[in-house]
Amino acid sequence: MALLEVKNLGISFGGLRAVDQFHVSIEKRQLYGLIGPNGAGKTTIFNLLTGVYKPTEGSILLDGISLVGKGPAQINQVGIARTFQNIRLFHKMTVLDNVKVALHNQIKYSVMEGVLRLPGYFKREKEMDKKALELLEVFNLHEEAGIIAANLPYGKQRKLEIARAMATNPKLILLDEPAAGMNPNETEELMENIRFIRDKFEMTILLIEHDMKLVAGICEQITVLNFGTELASGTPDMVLNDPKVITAYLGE
Ligand SMILES: Nc1ncnc2c1ncn2[C@@H]1O[C@H](COP(=O)(O)OP(=O)(O)OP(=O)(O)O)[C@@H](O)[C@H]1O
Repeated sequence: MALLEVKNLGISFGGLRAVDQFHVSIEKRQLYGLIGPNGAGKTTIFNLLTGVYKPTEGSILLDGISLVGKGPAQINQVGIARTFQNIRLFHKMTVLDNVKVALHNQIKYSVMEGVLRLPGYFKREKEMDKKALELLEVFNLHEEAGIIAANLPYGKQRKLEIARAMATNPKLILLDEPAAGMNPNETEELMENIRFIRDKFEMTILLIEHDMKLVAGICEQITVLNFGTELASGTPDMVLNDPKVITAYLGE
């Protein structure tokens, strides 16, 4: 069984059919790309998968669990984490604390332990520091752990957002244009990071991306969306050479 199984997904906003009869099946450890022209419905699909929007119809199963009707926090608990097109960090907090906030959802201690600062509290805080630093190291951000997030260069803020999403211990991670605004070197490094988290954490990744080099370079499967429906689906080679896809992108 696929990790994510989406069938016949649809949503309308007033008269606009933003997503229609969308299907996708993503296997565990797969790196999957969702591409398409502006306004094709890509972010709307992320919003449907994460419970921001409720679909008008269709089903979403993660590891056999139905997500339709669940809210974003519940869906995060079931195992989906995401990043956003516009970076959403806690800008005034340190890099380390941004990751620790997400880890807090995983590690529990009682109110009394926290308020009274009992030994269990310090032990778990230390464990969290260690885990957060390990995650930051994956993205080569560990040396900036004490810096205020807003002071990081843009490319690093994007990476921090991924590290924070990873800290919620998801089964599936959704990346919305992770390379947006990055220079070619940063994009290259990001590709390595994405491959690394897939391999090291056996992560399943669905990403929206406009950078074709990144998509073709790391995705094993791609779905192209146009006007809310699937235009093509398959390996990068198949899809990017498909005349329908070329026409949709070049508008011929
Ligand atoms: N909350 C909403 N209310 C009304 N219309 C919406 C809403 N969210 C999205 N849409 C519309 O749905 C369509 C798909 O938008 P979406 O943001 O999903 O596209 P996209 O493929 O992510 O585009 P981009 O590449 O520009 O980010 C657009 O026409 C958009 O205006």
